[in-house]
Amino acid sequence: VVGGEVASPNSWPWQISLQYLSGGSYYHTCGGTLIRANWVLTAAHCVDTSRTWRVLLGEHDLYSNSGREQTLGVSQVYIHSNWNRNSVANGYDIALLRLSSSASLNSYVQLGSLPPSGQILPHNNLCYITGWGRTSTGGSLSAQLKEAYLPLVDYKTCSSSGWWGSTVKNSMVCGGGGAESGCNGDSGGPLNCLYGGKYYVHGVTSFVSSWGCNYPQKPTVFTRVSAYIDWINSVRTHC
Ligand SMILES: C[C@H](NC(=O)[C@H](CCCC[NH3+])NC(=O)C(F)(F)F)C(=O)Nc1ccc(C(F)(F)F)cc1
Repeated sequence: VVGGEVASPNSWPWQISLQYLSGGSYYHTCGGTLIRANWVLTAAHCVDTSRTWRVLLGEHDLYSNSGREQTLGVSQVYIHSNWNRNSVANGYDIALLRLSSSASLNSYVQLGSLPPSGQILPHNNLCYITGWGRTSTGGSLSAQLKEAYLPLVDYKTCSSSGWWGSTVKNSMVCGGGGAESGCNGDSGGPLNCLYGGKYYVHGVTSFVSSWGCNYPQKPTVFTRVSAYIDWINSVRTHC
């Protein structure tokens, strides 16, 4: 997250850290959202390589132990069948992880709320991106969970020339476009949008500009969760 501030610990209790095993140690690679006690929503591009994964819940500082953390394994990865790793612009950057055991829900570990199917929020809707991603283009990951206010940019604006043009599809949602943005390592995490006095996970962090994370008029682009409610329910029910 570029800009914004360090979040109050566990104030986004559905945020998870997705980590992979390399040389005997685990490393943060992406964010995600706990949507059921044993299901995590993340981005397809985070898990389209075969690795050993684990999920950390109740996390705030990646490098210190508060005792609130829960570490769970991943028993199965479900990537949307239309995901094409060579074309993030196609969309379908969404995946579900079945956890090897269920999280125990408490004030530090809660489920994120999914929006109603098909919901489109208005331009400038209040949304926050959260994550441990780089704090500047080419910079290092944040040790503590960060949040940044990214007002929603409607499809009409986001897909206009000078902005993302046809790279952005209606199955995506845009946020920010100014000095604050997501950045590498925030992938897969939630875009938390306020609606009716409650936060909903409206987006899954997908991509930023190759020219820089907070490049002007290139808002952070998210998979629009409300476009995939049927897919989410079908995986959870039948897989
Ligand atoms: C460096 C930058 N990385 C990203 O945007 C990666 C996702 C990369 C997916 C493809 N392997 N996502 C992030 O860093 C995230 F944290 F913002 F989500 C990038 O590659 N951006 C990018 C690539 C292609 C296209 C386009 F669709 F236009 F081809 C747009 C942006």
